[in-house]
Amino acid sequence: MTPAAPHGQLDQFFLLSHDLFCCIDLDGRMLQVNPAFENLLGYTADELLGKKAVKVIDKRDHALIEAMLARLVAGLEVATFEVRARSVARSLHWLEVDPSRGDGVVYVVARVVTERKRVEEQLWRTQQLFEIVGETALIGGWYVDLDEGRPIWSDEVCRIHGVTPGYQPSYEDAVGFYAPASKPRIKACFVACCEQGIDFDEALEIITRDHQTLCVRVIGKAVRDGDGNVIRVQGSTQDITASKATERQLQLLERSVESSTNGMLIVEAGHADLPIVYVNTAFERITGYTRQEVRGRNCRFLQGEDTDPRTVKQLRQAIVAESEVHVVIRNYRRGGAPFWNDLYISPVRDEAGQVTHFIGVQNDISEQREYQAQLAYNASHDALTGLPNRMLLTQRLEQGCMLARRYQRHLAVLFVDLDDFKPINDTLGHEVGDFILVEVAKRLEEELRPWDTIARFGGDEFVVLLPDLAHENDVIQVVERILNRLATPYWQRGSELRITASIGVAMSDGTISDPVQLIQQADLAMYKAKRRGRNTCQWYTEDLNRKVSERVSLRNALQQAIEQEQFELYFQPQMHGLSGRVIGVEALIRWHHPERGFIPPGDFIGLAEDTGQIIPVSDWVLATACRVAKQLNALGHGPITMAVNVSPMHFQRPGFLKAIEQVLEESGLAPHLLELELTEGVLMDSAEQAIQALQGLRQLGVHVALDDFGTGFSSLSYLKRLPINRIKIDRSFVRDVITDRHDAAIIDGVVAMAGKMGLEVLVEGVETAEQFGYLAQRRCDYFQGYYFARPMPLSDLRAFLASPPAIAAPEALMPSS
Ligand SMILES: Nc1nc2c(ncn2[C@@H]2O[C@@H]3COP(=O)(O)O[C@H]4[C@@H](O)[C@H](n5cnc6c(=O)[nH]c(N)nc65)O[C@@H]4COP(=O)(O)O[C@H]3[C@H]2O)c(=O)[nH]1
Repeated sequence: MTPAAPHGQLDQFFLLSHDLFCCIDLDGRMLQVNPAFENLLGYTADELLGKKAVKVIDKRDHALIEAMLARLVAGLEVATFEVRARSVARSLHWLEVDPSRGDGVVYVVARVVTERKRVEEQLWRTQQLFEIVGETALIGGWYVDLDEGRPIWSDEVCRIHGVTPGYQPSYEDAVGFYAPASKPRIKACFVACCEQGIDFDEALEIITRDHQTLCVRVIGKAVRDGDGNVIRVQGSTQDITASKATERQLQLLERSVESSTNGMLIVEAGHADLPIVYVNTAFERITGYTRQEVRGRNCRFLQGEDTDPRTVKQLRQAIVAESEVHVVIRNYRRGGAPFWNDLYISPVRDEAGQVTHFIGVQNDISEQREYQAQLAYNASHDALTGLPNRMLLTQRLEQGCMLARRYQRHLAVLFVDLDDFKPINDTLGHEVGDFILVEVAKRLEEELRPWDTIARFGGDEFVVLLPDLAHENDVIQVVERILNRLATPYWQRGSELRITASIGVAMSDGTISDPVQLIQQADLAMYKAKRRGRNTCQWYTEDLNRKVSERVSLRNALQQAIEQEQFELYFQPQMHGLSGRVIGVEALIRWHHPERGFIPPGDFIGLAEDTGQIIPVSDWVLATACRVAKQLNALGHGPITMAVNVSPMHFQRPGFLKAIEQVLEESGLAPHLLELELTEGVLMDSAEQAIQALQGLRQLGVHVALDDFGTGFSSLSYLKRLPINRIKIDRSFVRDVITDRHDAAIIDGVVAMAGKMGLEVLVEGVETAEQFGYLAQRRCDYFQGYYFARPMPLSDLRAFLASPPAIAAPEALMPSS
């Protein structure tokens, strides 16, 4: 060190001071430095003197030095300032510089403040960090020294309360920020902390200076002195408004999920086994498993033997594809009971789009399914017998045909119709009728194979499908079995009932284009079986088909006949035996077909009944017959009754009585001159209704004759109740009356009975004088038949009435025995 001219004590100070001294010229060159300067910066004075002072100053602070010099040169004051100096070893020292202007020089006193700077910087950094934490976590710190009793708030606490940083409230001010509901709580907590040292951690509400309600978490801790006395309460206040809202929302979500009627489950996607991490209460209720039991397990424990593997596969595929899926799957409850689970599964993705979970929403739709199944069952089954109905039959028939075709087998269709079911139903009641139908269904089921189909086709009609027959003949045994089984007695409430069936059979190898035709064919065959005497079966043949097509063309022709009035009425006289007088005529319809010629009524009346065409035909017959009767009665041959055949359909039609009344009115015929001929069958079919209608006719004054008597099975007690005027004994009893004593006995019986009941008897079909003589002797009064006259057109009838042929007296005709 090269000291300048010594100045006594001042020099000593210069030499010994810990502060750095330096004298620089106005250009900034160092002129003098003290030993402290040299020591700190590691330079010798020689190395420094004459050099610019900035040599020892960090580059960042060169400007400060320049500015200082400029100000001093300009004669201005320079306040103390800090610069960074660099030692020869490049270490950094903070210097507090206090420059002053001398004569042509600048004196610089510098104090090393590196340590202070470090502490300051650290404090600053700590403060910064504290600020960052406060601002980002919205947490502020506070304390209350108990001897002072005044809270000290950090800036963040101020910000939370909506006051400017630096605000220092009194205890009352601080408590005053709390919402009314929270105030008692914070006071109690604070007092407990002060007095008993009980720490607290509370979520409370404050109202900020700008009137916002915030939710804050206030944590307070007691600080004790060496004696254990609480001297301070300190803690933090955190604005948790947002997180509280989120928490509330989460709670709401959780409560919603928990109170949902749908079962919910969440599985973790990260694990290969997709373990369940959450299930809600509804899941527990539906499945019967508790959440503890299912947590960590894969959902497959809900599956069972009836679970459709295709549905499981569909679920797996959706999970692999991380896509949504909706299935209805057969699941099992804890106790093993199955249920239908309507299940939606959706992937849950995180912010990065990664699937972290799958959420399942499920619903037990078993009841709905059962209801649907019941509906489907009801739609395809007969309610009374539980058998498939027509709709299901058609489907099975189509399937059967397809299988027969594919495997070259035979399919048989049996049309089973119960014989005389209707009278049983009508006379014994529907309860008995229903019992028989149910019993028949049961017996059919017992006689057939499980894969055969038995359907209820209509009232008392059943259709049986026998698919998969190797030979056509196999069906014969089945039909015989069915006929026998159905014919065995039925016992209902101790009474024996008997019923038989007629069966029509149609066969196919499945190649038929419209399978339903098989039912029609079997139906036709069944009708033939009925005609052949019932309790039998009949096979459908092409010949039968031909007859059916004839019927179809006949029906069309009949329609034309109605429209073109191709009908004519013939009249057959009815005679009084003793006097030989014509007492009436029977109107009999004739059809003159333009191409086919004469078609007898027996060939078309039945068909017209079946098709409903009988109604217009009957109307025409009635109107024509009444008109003719009116004319005949005007001829002066005495009263002549007009007998008209009434078809069952016509008779049973609502408005029948009205129609008769009207036709009488239009023709002007006296009602007692009209005689309606009804067969036993008509009256038996719906007895009570028939009796009512007959009473109506009687009130009108119209006569009624019971036609074809003896061919049906009228019970005498029933006959007694019928308001009729005459019985017509069927011609079948007349044919052999002379030779067959049974027929004679029947006629005797009928005549006697009719006499007792006050009924007239007319014998039909008298063809010979012998028959007439015999019957006349048996007290039959009235006759009709070829012996007297054949049915004839109106013109011939007029001539007949004008000069009726003489009839020999009955005694003279008697065979000489
Ligand atoms: N073998 C034989 N037959 C005799 C004798 N006397 C009369 N006949 C025939 O016996 C049938 C009597 O009519 P029915 O029993 O009411 O039987 C009638 C009746 O049930 C029905 N019918 C005829 N005309 C009508 C009608 O206008 N309306 C309705 N609903 N049915 C009718 O057609 C059936 C047949 O009529 P038809 O062929 O005209 O046959 C008539 C008649 O020609 C005889 O001595 N010997």
